[in-house]
Amino acid sequence: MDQDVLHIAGLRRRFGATVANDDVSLRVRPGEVVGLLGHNGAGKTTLVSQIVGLLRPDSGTIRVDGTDAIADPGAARRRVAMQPQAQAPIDGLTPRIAIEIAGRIRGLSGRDARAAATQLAEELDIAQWLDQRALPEGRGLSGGIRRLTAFAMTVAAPTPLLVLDEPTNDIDASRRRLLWAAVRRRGDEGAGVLLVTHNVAEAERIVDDLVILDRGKVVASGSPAQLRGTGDNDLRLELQLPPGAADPTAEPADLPVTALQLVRTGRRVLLTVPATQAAQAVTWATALRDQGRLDGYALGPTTLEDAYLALTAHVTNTESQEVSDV
Ligand SMILES: Nc1ncnc2c1ncn2[C@@H]1O[C@H](COP(=O)(O)OP(=O)(O)OP(=O)(O)O)[C@@H](O)[C@H]1O
Repeated sequence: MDQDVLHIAGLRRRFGATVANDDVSLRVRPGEVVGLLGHNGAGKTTLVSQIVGLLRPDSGTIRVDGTDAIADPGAARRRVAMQPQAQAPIDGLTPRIAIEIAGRIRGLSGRDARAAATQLAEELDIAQWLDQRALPEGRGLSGGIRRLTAFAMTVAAPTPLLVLDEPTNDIDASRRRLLWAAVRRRGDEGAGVLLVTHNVAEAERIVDDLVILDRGKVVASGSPAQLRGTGDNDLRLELQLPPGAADPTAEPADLPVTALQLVRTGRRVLLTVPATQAAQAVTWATALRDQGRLDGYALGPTTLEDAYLALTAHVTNTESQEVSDV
């Protein structure tokens, strides 16, 4: 525990009748990137707000780099830099000035802060906007460039712990890739990183461990490989249904393959099937497609997204989603 850069144990926080964090425990070691996943309302922002002292827990402990973040939030805040989910208020500033100010606040010399702004602009490919002013109502700089600027402000000076709340929101695919690499690099350089994201598929490639929150509770944690669980023995069959089509998996007992797990999300059905049944799965899905009952299908290795959807599958949003273990 003493080596943990973040150690949370038994954390509870309620808002009236809502238990936003329910006995949450997690740890981040130096050099580790830990992803925090969960649907809207799962309790992620409540958790990170307590780490940086914006909210007080009802009970439990939070230690940041060895300091008690509840008893001494000021000392903890010096050891953690956080990128909040809300856009940083940089209207009137250029990204260069905003990054330099953030670096100076965190103790960099003027020279080091200037060097950090230049280096981060290169790393995140935002050099062409570095001296463009952000204007009110989102003018001047796009949401993606503002978000990358906020990330650069967060990492401008090194801290033992980084907390990033949805850092890839609004960012285009090619710069997202740069951002993920930049996050991983901070871990490789020794920082502990707690990364809140909805982007399961992309986060999987850079995190060491994941913690999945659901309705305030940790429902699973471990490495992506541990959470995928099934190793090389199983495959994922994804069926894409045409609009309004009947679900060909509605009667799991009648399927020509063994569905170890079945998740329906919108017009997608994700089945986990034994690798030994690959040929049957392809034959079945090809026949369904040829009958016009599927738009298409894909058979491949199981992914973390499948495990995540299965663990949190009670949630209903715009897309209906349900899961069955068959
Ligand atoms: N200040 C507050 N007052 C009342 N309820 C709150 C407050 N903040 C959060 N909640 C409730 O606590 C629960 C957890 O919210 P939280 O914002 O932590 O979730 P989240 O996982 O960060 O969601 P999102 O992905 O949408 O940001 C939700 O039910 C939310 O409505």
